[in-house]
Amino acid sequence: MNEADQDRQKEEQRVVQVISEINRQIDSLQEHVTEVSADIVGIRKHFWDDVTVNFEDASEAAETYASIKQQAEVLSERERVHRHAIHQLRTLRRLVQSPYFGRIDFREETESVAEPVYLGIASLLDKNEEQFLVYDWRAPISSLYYDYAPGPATYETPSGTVTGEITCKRQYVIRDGQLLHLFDTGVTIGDELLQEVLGKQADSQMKSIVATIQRDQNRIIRNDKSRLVIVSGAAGSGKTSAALQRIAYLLYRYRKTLRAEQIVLFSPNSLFNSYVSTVLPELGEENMQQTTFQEYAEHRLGAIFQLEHPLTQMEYVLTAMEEPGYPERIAGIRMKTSPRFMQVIDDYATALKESGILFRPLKFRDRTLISANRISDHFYSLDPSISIPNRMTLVGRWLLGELKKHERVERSKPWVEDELELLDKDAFAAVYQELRRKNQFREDTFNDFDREQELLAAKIVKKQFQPLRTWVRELQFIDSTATYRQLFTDSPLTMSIFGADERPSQWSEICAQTLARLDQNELTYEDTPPFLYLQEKLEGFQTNNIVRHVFIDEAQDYSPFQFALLQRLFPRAKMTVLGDWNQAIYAHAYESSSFEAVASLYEPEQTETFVLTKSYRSTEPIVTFTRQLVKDGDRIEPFRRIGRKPSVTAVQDREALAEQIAGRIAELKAEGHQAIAVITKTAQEAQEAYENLRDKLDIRMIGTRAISYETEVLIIPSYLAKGVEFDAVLLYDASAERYSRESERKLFYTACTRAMHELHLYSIGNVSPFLDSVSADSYDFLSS
Ligand SMILES: Nc1ncnc2c1ncn2[C@@H]1O[C@H](COP(=O)(O)OP(=O)(O)OP(=O)(O)O)[C@@H](O)[C@H]1O
Repeated sequence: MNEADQDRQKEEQRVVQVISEINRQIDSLQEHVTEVSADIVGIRKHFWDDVTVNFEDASEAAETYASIKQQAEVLSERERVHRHAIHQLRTLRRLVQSPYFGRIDFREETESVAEPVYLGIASLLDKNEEQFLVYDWRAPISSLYYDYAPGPATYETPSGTVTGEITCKRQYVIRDGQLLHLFDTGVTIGDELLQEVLGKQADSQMKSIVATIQRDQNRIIRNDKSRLVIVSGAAGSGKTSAALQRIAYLLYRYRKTLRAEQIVLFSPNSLFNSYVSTVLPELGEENMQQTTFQEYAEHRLGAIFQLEHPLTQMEYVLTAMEEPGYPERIAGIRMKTSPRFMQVIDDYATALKESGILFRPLKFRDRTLISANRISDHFYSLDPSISIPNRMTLVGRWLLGELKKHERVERSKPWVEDELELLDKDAFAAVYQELRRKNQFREDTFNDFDREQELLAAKIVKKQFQPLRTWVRELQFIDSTATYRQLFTDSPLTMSIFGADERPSQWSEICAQTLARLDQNELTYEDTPPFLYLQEKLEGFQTNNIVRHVFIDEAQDYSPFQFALLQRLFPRAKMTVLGDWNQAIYAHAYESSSFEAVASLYEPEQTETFVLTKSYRSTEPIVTFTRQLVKDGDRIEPFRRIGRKPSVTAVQDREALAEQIAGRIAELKAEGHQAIAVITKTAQEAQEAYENLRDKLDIRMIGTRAISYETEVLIIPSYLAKGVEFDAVLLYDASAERYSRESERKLFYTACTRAMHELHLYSIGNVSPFLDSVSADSYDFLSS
């Protein structure tokens, strides 16, 4: 047997040994779980047996309370042990399938021999709990595996830097307890393994990448110094993957203090939420909170406005070119998402310190108790050096005081008497009891009656005033809508803020459109962040101090307002912002190509920026094709994975298109591809494609309300496919008619970069001019 065979045999034996140890631990833990479960059932069943219940006097009652508390503590401790054991059991069951995926032999500077370090998704100790059979991939020593080739290497521990040498670096593929492959590797974590992983079929759920994390990604994952981590990376470069493994890393690194619910991931849409939701559980961690900006906005403003969904705005932008008012709305979107407009709102808020905030009157039974003017006068009589929100709190207190006065006056109003007459006996009896308790009865019956009436009147008025007090406490007296609205009326105040020459040329039409929507209680997607921002400036920023990490994926589509709002909402959190400017599909929004807006919210020394240039998702021919579609695309490096060249097929009409697509899909399925997406530009086109293809294929349409999808043949609008991937992508109609404006280029690019193994473009008539920049040898041109 040669050395390599001997080596493999040893490794195979080790796999068997480790698995047998895991099985032993599973059995023993299982036994423990059974015992603890029995304890818990027993305690619950006999809870009251061991408790002496006696409330005869205070000391007996205290004893009873203490004994109940003790019993409850025993129960909760057992329950905690049970939960922990179940968690461990789950981890062991995952490990038994594939106990480890990597190994490094590391010799510390001060030692003479190298120690093997095996890496897996969780740590495993030997029988005597002395030696690590497997190290968690997130342990400090494990970073060596991701960062170094064999040779000198160092890693950081909480107590300092450890220096030494890696003498061997190896990767394993162990499935169902069987060692399938092992490779010795160099710097990057084995191309072989990566080839294998990336060569697989797409799934409707994202997978963890811990076995093949690349060095650049590892830096992002393990960064724990910066307040703000910015990741700018090409399509398919592993931004989302890095974000999710980073969350798993943080949960491990700060396991004593950080819980999953203290981490929030902002994602582009619900479909994406479901796509990434399995990664952390696969790694044995609980999922972070997932949300979208829209959900947050709904939570804040949903009761006041009908909020436009971002995808509705997107569909409008892409389809309504012929509608009246379209160019003005686009100009409005551009303006309202720009840093300049944020400056306008900041200046407006400064001016509002002196004058201009609009208030709502405090009304009761259709009568104005305190007019909006009086509230305004009171507000503006307060010291202007006090911030607006603090002055609002003072106004609130003043209003509550005023309300009290009105309440007293109100008690003698005729309506109260009417209400008194309607009261039932029980109410009288209750008040009688209360007066007795308070010892307010004297011998004189006549006065007793008066007092009873007074008390009842007070109660009636108090009850009726309760909603007013809530109204005041909720700061509803501030009319944020009217104050925002005022920005779009040519009031002298807003004229002075909004330098006339700086307004877009379509200003008056933008104003008219904005006012019309606001008057219908509708808030467009472009108005939502500035409105929220202004509202917060008036009422004070709402903060969440529990969340410690905020992740924003697809951050290129966030406006400066959104970043500012999120930063203020989570003042104690670190931010990780990930995006790709080539995929800025809200292309009509203010265009930027850097994360300046978010970076400006933090000090430069608190910020670290990472750039990922290698694209892992698609085969080399696909990346070679797609990168030519965008500016600076030559910076995107393909990962060497072979595959078929993309194809472009020009057809005469819709019938021919359906024929071609159906034929291709049948072929792709026969080749074993499962996740196949026909990507359309818009939801409208998706509907049209569905009508065209449904008779020829078993196909499902994914609409804007979809929350999950299966690996099947789908029709999906480009903007919904953002962040997800498919084995094969067929671009439904890549014609010049569909894609020719510069603003559509990024959408086109985003759609094409969803493909892992196969990319096929179809066009009714002339193909999009975007292909002019792509060299003819990067794709096969077919015409039917
Ligand atoms: N180190 C890695 N090992 C294995 N697979 C990887 C690695 N990095 C990325 N991938 C794979 O590449 C694909 C793209 O990754 P991901 O979706 O995280 O990229 P992204 O940068 O967020 O892409 P996009 O911006 O296009 O949505 C996924 O299938 C992911 O599993």
